[in-house]
Amino acid sequence: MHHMYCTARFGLPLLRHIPSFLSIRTLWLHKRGFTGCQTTIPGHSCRLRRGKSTALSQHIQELSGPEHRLLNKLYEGLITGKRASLAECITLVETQHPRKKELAQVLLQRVLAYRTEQEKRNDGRPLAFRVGLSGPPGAGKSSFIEVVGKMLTGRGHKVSVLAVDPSSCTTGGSLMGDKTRMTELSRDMNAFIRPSPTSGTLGGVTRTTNEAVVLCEGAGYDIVLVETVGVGQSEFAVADMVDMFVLLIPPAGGDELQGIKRGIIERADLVVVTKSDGDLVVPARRIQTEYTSALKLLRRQSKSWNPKVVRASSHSGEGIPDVWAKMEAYRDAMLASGELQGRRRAQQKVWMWSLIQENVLCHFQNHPRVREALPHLEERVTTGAVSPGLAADLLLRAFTSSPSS
Ligand SMILES: Nc1nc2c(ncn2[C@@H]2O[C@H](COP(=O)(O)OP(=O)(O)OP(=O)(O)O)[C@@H](O)[C@H]2O)c(=O)[nH]1
Repeated sequence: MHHMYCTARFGLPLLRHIPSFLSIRTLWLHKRGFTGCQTTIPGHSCRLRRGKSTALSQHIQELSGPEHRLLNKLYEGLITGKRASLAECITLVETQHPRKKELAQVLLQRVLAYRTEQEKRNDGRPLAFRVGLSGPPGAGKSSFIEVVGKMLTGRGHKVSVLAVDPSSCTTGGSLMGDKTRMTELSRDMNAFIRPSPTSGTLGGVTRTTNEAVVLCEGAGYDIVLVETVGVGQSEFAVADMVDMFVLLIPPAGGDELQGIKRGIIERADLVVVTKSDGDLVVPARRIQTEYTSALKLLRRQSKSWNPKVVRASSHSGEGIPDVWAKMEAYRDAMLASGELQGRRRAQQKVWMWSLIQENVLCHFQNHPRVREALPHLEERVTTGAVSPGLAADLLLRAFTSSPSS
């Protein structure tokens, strides 16, 4: 309903404000031999086909020879599993440079097409298992990922680790990026570790992480771990981009657990109580019992899986194989019921809409007429002279009115 309202309300002006997306889409279709104006944006296709094709075709920019060669080189390197190519591809999707952003989208479309083809050969089953891992600072995330990652590469898997660091958006990466993490895993040829992008909004960082997941899968990594720290909204963003969400909890006293949000516990498919060794076994058991009863009270997220609470120690290795066994059991149950595939489909849509929202809001705030009217209207709203609803309507009208009217 909300979406219908937005599309109806913004109509074609919305499309006018996202030319880069359309240009890439059109460019891509063009490159693949589709020359007519074909767009898949719901609700707009008919109108575009009839009236807007000329305007859209103006956005088509051919790839230059060097650009073409660069993309071919990156693509070939990526799908043949070269780590350096994967790193370069991720750098391309992280770029802020407008033209490179366009190239990144062309590359991504190609990787997506490749992956879809491979999935078809795999009876429609996803090629990789995406796992999100979150926990408060110091919960033992990197130690855990190092141990689990090594175990998995030892069993013949290819593991990639991506990070979403919420602090990178404000302080330049102080929460996760400063120390050397996962030293052994980073030397493993079957592992690929990528730190969080170091700047941008959380929306921007999540977007590039989502795209990096696609690239890792294209490069043949069958397990993709996305790590984040339990601060701010990044946990929810990560939960929205993975097949399974795992919460890591340290066996600490009640006070230290206050930072863990109830909302995120509800999203957990598995809770791992970390550092369950030596003197910490007793508090770890207590926390396990507490979380087990807490989870029972929460609404079930899935028909085929009940969230579980396990204990593990990265230092002694105890419980680690069991954690992975639980993850596999989850994946198998969710695949068998089709819920995993359904979740991925829903995530694609959520992702698209959050990008649209972020983009539209940005264009709205930067629109000359909105900028002109905003200070005055904001002031009048705060003094009570104009209702917020009227102010919003006036600003939206300024945004959607054509420049000449
Ligand atoms: N006893 C014990 N200590 C652990 C274990 N795992 C991690 N630690 C310790 O807990 C501290 C934090 O571990 P990290 O793995 O760096 O935790 P993290 O969650 O990645 O930390 P941040 O990246 O700072 O959020 C370190 O001092 C580790 O040595 C474990 O299994 N047992």
